[in-house]
Amino acid sequence: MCRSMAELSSVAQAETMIRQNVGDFGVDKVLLGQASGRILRQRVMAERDQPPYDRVMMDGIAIRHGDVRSFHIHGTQRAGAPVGRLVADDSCLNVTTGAILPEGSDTVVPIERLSQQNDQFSLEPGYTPEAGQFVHARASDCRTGDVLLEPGIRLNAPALAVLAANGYARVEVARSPSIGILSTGDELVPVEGPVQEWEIRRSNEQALAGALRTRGLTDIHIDWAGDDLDDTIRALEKALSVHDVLILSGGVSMGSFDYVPRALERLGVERIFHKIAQRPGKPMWFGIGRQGQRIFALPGNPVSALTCCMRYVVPSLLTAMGARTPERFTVMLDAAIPLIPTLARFVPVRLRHDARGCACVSPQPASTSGDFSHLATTDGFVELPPGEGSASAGTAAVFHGW
Ligand SMILES: Nc1nc2c(c(=O)[nH]1)N[C@H]1C(S)=C(S)[C@@H](COP(=O)(O)OP(=O)(O)OC[C@H]3O[C@@H](n4cnc5c(N)ncnc54)[C@H](O)[C@@H]3O)O[C@H]1N2
Ligand code: MOO
Ligand SMILES: [Mg+2]
Repeated sequence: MCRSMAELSSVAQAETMIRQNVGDFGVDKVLLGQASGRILRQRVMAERDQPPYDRVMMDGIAIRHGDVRSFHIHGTQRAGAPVGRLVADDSCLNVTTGAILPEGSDTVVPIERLSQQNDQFSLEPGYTPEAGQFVHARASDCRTGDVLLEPGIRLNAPALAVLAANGYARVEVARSPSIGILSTGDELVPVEGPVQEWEIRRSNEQALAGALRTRGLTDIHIDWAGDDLDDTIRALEKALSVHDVLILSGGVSMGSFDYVPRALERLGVERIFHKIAQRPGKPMWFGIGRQGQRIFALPGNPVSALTCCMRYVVPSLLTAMGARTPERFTVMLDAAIPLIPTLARFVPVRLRHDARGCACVSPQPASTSGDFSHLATTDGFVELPPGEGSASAGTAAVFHGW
């Protein structure tokens, strides 16, 4: 049954219908050492003032700022030692970087600015310290209870430092959904092993799994089914029983062996939409399983599969994990791209910076949506709405990275 263009979902409609069905995969509590790259799911507050004390910033001496230029040294205030105190305005303590500023002092003089005779330190001629210099004042970075991290960020190195400094030995992060990637097609053979002239190696699943893993989605299981309805039903039934998300590739278009929609229907999966007014990726199918599983049935053509994965699957999974909506980058085209009156276009591009350092892109259109061999030399794709004529050079377009 050929559906009119009017019946196809637009890119925006497809995105909305997915978002309305995306749910939440829940929260795990993991050790700090396992949190890197995960999506934070709790607010992180300051356990104490930072710095927690007036922190000495240079190795040298601590003094009371005034007119005195020579100081009697009467001890050392080391980092990690309880606070000491100056005994007089013409006395000083040796201090190390990171130490608590001794009581009675307010200024630190670096060792490079001093000369020493026995137990006397003198300021070098012509040097006058500023009051309060080289002291990192207590609570000047943040105060106890301040919110330091908001849920939704991906835990990068600075965030891990903040967590550690504030005593978060365990962190609430988004649970990573269990994902089944399933490709269909008699022509598909494993990456390793013999390949006949009429066969091709399974590449989509590796590309799809790679796109997910680089974004912290690692609980992935790959499977395959031949062009047989019962095989497809069996493989899908098994996957539905164990995974939160299914990402299928192939078997969703017009072919008499394109069994995926029928098999999903037989398994009681609710179809949310089938076909989007876009190129590549028009035959994409999306539905929800009986237990709320999300099923993204992507077209088999490799450029289509990967483009649909980046445009719809990755953003929706990250949203379901509570990730702050990933930024959409707008870039400038450095060459015209023909538009399609009834379809949105996703065109592979290479990112570069123009003379002003602004991000711009050189279109690298794939000859067909099966031509993935050149995709590896691109950085992602731009999204262009349906339209007449071309999007000229200088047009701003949304960029999606691989
Ligand atoms: N009569 C029509 N034919 C087709 C239409 C149409 O509207 N009318 N749509 C075309 C478009 S657009 C696309 S996209 C493809 C998608 O078809 P399927 O989703 O059914 O994909 P398959 O037919 O199973 O495979 C398409 C193509 O991709 C290769 N493939 C599949 N899986 C993998 C994999 N895991 N790794 C590498 N390559 C894979 C497969 O060998 C085929 O060459 O339908 C058009 N046809
Ligand atoms: O929709 Mo297909 O992905 O253009 O070949
Ligand atoms: Mg097909």
